[in-house]
Amino acid sequence: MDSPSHSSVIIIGAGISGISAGKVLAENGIEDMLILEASDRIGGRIRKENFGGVSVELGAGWVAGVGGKEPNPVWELASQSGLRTCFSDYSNARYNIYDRSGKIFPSGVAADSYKKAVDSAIEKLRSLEANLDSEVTEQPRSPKTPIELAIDFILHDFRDGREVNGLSVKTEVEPISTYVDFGEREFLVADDRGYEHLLYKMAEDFLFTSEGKILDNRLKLNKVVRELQHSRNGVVVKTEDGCVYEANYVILSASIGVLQSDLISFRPPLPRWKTEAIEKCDVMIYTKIFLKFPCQFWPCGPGKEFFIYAHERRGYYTFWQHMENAYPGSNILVVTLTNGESKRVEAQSDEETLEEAMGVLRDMFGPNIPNATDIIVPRWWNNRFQRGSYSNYPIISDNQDVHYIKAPVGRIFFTGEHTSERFSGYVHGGYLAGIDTSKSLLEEMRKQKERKSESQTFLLEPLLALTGSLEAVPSLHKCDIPTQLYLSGKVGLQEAIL
Ligand SMILES: Cc1cc2nc3c(=O)[nH]c(=O)nc-3n(C[C@H](O)[C@H](O)[C@H](O)COP(=O)(O)OP(=O)(O)OC[C@H]3O[C@@H](n4cnc5c(N)ncnc54)[C@H](O)[C@@H]3O)c2cc1C
Repeated sequence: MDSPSHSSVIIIGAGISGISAGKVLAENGIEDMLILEASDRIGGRIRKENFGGVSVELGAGWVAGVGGKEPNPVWELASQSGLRTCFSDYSNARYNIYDRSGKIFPSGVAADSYKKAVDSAIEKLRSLEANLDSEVTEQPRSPKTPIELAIDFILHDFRDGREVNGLSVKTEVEPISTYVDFGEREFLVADDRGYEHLLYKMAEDFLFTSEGKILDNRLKLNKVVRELQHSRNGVVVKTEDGCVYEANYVILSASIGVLQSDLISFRPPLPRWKTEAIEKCDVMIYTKIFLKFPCQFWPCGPGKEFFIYAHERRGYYTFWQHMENAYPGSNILVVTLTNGESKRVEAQSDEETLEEAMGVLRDMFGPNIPNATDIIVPRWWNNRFQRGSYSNYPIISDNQDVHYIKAPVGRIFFTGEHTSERFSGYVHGGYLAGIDTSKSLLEEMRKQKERKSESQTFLLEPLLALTGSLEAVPSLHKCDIPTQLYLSGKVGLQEAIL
C-alpha cells in the first residue's frame, strides 16, 4: 500500500485531457504533480486493440476537424509524430444504401432523401436558434421509411447532427468566422501504434524514463479515485484500494458519464449549480463493432468505403465501413451502433451480436457469404470508468451548462472533452480543455502566492476550504475563488469562516 503523499497537483485520469493538463504543469515547473488513473493504461477513450493482425481503434478513430483556416493541434501532433492516417470521406455513403433484399437504392432516390433530411435539419436548427430562450414545440412527424430512418441515423446519431456531407450544419446557421475554424476534413488513424501513440509522445518527457518505464512518482495506474474531500489547505484524495493522497489542488478529468455516476463522492457535496449542469448534459454511446472475415465479399474501390443498411428499426446495424483503405487485405468490417442499440448489444453475448450482424450482412450480400471468424464488441456504457462515449450538448446552446460543468469548486478544477465549449466530444476538445484548465490553475496558484505574500491568508485559507459547500454561482470568466465567494453575496465572510 502507498504511504500518504503530498503533491502540488493531483490529476485524476490519464486520457488526452489529463495528459495535456499534466504536460502544461510540468512545463511550468510543477515538479510534484501526480496523475492517478483508474485503469491499467493511459489513453482513456483513445484505445487500440490488436485484432485480426492489425490495430483497430475501439474509441476515437478519426482525427476530425482538419483543413480549415487554423491548424488543429491534434493534427499537428499526428503529423509531427508521423502517425499514419488515411483520408476518410463518408459523404458517399448515401449512394450505397442497401434495402433488406440487398438492392441498392437508386442514386436519385438516395440523393433526394438526403437533401430533404439536410434541409429539415438546417430548418430545425434555425428555428431552435430563433427560439433559444423559449420552448420549442416539436411538430408531430410522420412515420419514416427505412431509407429516411437510415439517413436520419447518419445525420443525428452518427455525427450528432454536427456535420452533413462535409458541411457543418452548424456553419449553415452560424458564420464560420465567429469561431475557430479547424476545418471539416477527417482522417482515419491507420497505424499499428494506434491513436494512443500521440499520448505516449506527449507524455514521454514527463511521465516516462528514457527507457520507457513509468515514473512512479508522476503516474499511478489502477488507482480508482472514490472520494475527494476538501481539507483546510487542499484536497484529500482516497482511492478504492485504501490509499490516501493529498494535494493543494486537484484536476478532475473523469468523463461526464462518470460525473453523473456515483463513482466519486465529494465532501462537502458539489454545489447544486454544478450537479444540475452535470445532470443536464446528454451522454452519447457510440459503439464500433469489428468483424474479421476469411475473405472480402463487399464492394471495394472509390466511393465504396462506407455503406448503409436500411431497416425499419432505426439504428439497427445501419452504418458500415470496410477497413481496406486503412489496412488492405485485412478483411475487417466495422459497424457503428449508438445509444439504445449500443446498450442492447452491450447486454447480450458477443455470439448473439455476431449472429445479428451476420443476418444483416446476408440481407445485403446474400446467403453465401462466409461467417466472421472474430468479433470485438466494446462496452463503453458498462465501463464504470467511462459510462458512455462522449458528451452530447445540444447543437445550439448558450454554453452556460458547459461553463458550469467546467467551473472549479474550491480547489477542484474540472477538465475533459465535456468542458470544451467548441469541441466537446472530440479528441482535440479534450486536448485543448486540458491545456485550458492547467492554465487557469496556474493562474490561481499565482494569485494564491500573491495573496499569501500580502498576508491575507488568515482570512482566505478557511474560505477556500469551505468553497465546495457553498451554493455560490461561479464567475464564468475567472477562477478567482475567494473573490467569487465574497462577491456572490450568498455568504458573509464571517459566516464562511465560522
Ligand atoms: C467509440 C468512440 C469513438 C470516438 N470517435 C472519435 C473520433 O473519431 N474523433 C474524435 O476526435 N473523438 C472521438 N471520440 C471522442 C474522444 O475519444 C474523446 O473526446 C476523448 O478521448 C476524451 O478524452 P478525455 O481526456 O476527456 O477523457 P478520457 O479519455 O475518458 O480520460 C479520462 C480518464 O479518467 C479515468 N478515470 C475515470 N474515473 C476515474 C477515477 N474515479 N479515478 C481515476 N481515474 C478515472 C478514465 O479511466 C480515463 O482514462 C470517440 C469516443 C468514443 C468512445
